[in-house]
Amino acid sequence: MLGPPPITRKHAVVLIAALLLVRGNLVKLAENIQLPRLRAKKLTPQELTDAVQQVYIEEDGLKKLLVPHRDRLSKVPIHPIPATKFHSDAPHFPPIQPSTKPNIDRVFLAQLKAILFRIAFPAFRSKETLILVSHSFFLVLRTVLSIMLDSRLDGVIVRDLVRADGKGFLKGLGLWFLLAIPSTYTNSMIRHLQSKLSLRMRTRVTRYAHDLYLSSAPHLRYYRTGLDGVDQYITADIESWAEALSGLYGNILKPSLDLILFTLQLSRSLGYRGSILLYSTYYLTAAILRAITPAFGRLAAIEARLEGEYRAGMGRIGREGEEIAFYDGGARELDILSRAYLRLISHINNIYKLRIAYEWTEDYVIKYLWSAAGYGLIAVPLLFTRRQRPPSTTGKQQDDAVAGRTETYISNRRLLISLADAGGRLMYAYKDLLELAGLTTRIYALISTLHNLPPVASAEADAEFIRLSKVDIDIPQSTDDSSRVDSTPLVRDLSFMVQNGEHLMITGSNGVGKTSVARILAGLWPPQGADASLGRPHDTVDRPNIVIVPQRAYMVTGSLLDQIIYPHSYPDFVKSGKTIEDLKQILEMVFLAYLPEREGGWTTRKEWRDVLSGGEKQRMGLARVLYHCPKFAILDECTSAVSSDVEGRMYDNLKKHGITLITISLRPSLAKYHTLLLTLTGDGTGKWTLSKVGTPEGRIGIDREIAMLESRLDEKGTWETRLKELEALLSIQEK
Ligand SMILES: Nc1ncnc2c1ncn2[C@@H]1O[C@H](COP(=O)(O)OP(=O)(O)OP(=O)(O)O)[C@@H](O)[C@H]1O
Repeated sequence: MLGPPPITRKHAVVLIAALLLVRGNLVKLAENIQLPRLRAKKLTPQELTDAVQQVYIEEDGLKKLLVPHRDRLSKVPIHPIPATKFHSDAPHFPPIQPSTKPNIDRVFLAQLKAILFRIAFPAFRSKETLILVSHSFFLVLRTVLSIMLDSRLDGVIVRDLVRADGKGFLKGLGLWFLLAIPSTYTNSMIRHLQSKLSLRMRTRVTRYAHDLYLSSAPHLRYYRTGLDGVDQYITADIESWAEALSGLYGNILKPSLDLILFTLQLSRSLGYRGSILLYSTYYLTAAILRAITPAFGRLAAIEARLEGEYRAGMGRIGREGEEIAFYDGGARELDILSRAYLRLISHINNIYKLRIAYEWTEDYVIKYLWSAAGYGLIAVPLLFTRRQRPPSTTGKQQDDAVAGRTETYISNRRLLISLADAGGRLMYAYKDLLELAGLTTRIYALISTLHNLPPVASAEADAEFIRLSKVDIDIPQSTDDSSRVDSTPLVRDLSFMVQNGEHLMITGSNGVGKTSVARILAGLWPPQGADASLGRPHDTVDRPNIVIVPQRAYMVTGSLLDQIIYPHSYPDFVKSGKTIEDLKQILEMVFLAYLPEREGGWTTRKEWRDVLSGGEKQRMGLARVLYHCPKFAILDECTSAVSSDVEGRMYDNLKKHGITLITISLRPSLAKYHTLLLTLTGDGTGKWTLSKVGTPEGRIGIDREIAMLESRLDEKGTWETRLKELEALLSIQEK
């Protein structure tokens, strides 16, 4: 009776191959069906420009970034990491010991565990896990296929050839081609999933680092980390780490699997003696290679640091190009940059040199030691079976025995080659693991430094005024800064109060600590002193309490409109209810009304730092104050490049808007716009005086300016004499 044909292994293989092939097409088909529905509609150029300006929208209670791509727009939802997550993660990132050297040890495992399970794989049920599982599946499949294809089938084909079995040979060849299809597909899937895993881990860690680094007050980690070259850590090191880790998973899992499966296969035909020899070879090789492996982890960490130094040097030149050009400092900068680059490449060269010796030994051991052992091992079954051959055998039986031995030889030889290859890759993986240890230490150092920065003690938002009481102002010391000695604070026991409508001017010579007062008020530096206390008014819905305009004008990436509303974004601007008309009025008040026309509109995007003049940038700073209209504005030398008549009118405008001013300046002529004058003595004792402008004490500053002007007038006679001398000189030369 004819039943359904039994499902053989061959059928199963054909089925797998067919499924794998069709799978790719199914995915494409699904994409094609879904895409027209999911795809965003095409936008006009104007709509795209608006989207760039808009940056993000708030939809379904989520912030969605608008990302233009070609002529369409995709909305990427942003899920900010909640503060509670950072709070619960912090204990997993204790500070790194300065003496820690990257190596494969407990410290490395603890660091890797913290980064992996707190950040890169935060949940068991995540997309990353799915990718990892698929990746592992393909890695196992690859090994299984290579056992079938490379060793078994290879042996069978050669056996049939030796036997002159044409039918068997052709069958074997057909199966070979068939198996090659899933085998090659598996290879490309392994590479694809590895890159995908790397990208996802990079994104997770990068987002985490971004959110932590750019934390707002009271943490302000971006301002306070003190870590050199944070850009290198976040941009390059995280990427290298993710690539190294995802590559390593395949590089360890696959050869390990190969090694186990091939060894099992081989030991089946080798017997116990062969197996012992095989394992002894492994042990010996591992011992030799461990002994000669250089400290690749430490070398990788140093390389990343030097890379960062070179990158920082390059960035500085880009940022401060104009200043360098004024000094014609190209040659000097070239020296600095070349030095950084040379240090980097000489380090990389050293690594290459170390690698020669290492790879030489590795190759020798894996290729030749293993091959020699391999010949010995193959000889075991051959010689053993030969010796056991029964004395009387027919010609046909002899042929079969030769064919059988050839098959065993080919299979074992193949297995040994694959074993050597797997062993070689495992050894490479060991080197990669050391490099990963170096990169892990860097990423861990970044995250743990950010986590371990205590928040700055914030001022009590308790009052309608700004209040400082018994505050010592001193440069904050980092815990590991052993070079600094205890010194007198810049300002000692500072106490003052500025009520709404009073205006304070802070003066004193350079470096005396004027800006540091603003730093304390902004929460950048902690107030020091046993009884120190600080109070500031609270923000209200329509008005922030304090806006500070720093000494160096800062221009944000974006449009002209973005410059005025900074740190607001466009959606904040829309929400505030203000209009372009309001912005025009603000620009008029700071005498910049001509800017939108000159620069080609409100949405023009330029490198504003270079486009605007020094004075224009300072006026833009004041435009920001008028836009936000805070209760208090701290102006740090931010009108030094503005002519004094314009400066006066801008001060009047600020006051008209009900903004209480705290001005930091060296120019006594500004005192007339204020009611209080705080003078920091600057004699090294930390003393200060507070007086009302117009009172005898308050006049001291003005008197000082008058005295300075009078002394210049006294020199008038000397200048006139010199002028006459020069004119006389000229007339002699003309004759
Ligand atoms: N981050 C810092 N690390 C170390 N020292 C600092 C830091 N910031 C400021 N200082 C030092 O603190 C002192 C006071 O600086 P501050 O900027 O307050 O001076 P200033 O009175 O505003 O000076 P200027 O009139 O020149 O602007 C200076 O000696 C400066 O070198």
